[in-house]
Amino acid sequence: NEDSLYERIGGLPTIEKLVDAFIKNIARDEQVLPYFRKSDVTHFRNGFIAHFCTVVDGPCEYKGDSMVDIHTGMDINEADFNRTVELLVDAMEKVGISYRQQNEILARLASLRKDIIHL
Ligand code: HEM
Repeated sequence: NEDSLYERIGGLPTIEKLVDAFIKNIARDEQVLPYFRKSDVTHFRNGFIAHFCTVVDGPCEYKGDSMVDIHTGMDINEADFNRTVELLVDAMEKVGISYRQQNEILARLASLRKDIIHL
């Protein structure tokens, strides 16, 4: 699909750069970083890339666990969720995703919020 959000943002190369910038942002953020203390960065990177790819209607298959299963037990609050989204927006900005496309992506991620916070 040539007109998919995936194609419009530049496909997998853009998503890989985006996730790398996102991971760097998390690594520098004292509010969100503690959640990732025990995480395998490579595993997170691969999973987040595949998942994000499906969110933007790309030709990827996310084989990881559901958003609910992954985030259950973390007890993520609104503030930490919002901060994480800010770190993702900053990464989108850094890789040149347009403001309009950012908004499309954020609308899609907003529907996942209930599967991630207060679990
Ligand atoms: C829209 C928001 C979010 C999305 C789309 C999302 C997506 C994902 C995905 C796809 C993975 C799994 C990667 C994999 O193992 O295959 C993951 C893991 C993880 N997420 Fe989220 N996440 C979101 C928000 C958050 C927030 C707000 C936090 C904490 C503040 C968080 C903390 C984590 C942690 C710690 C892991 C790694 C778990 C582990 O070590 O196995 N996530 N997330």
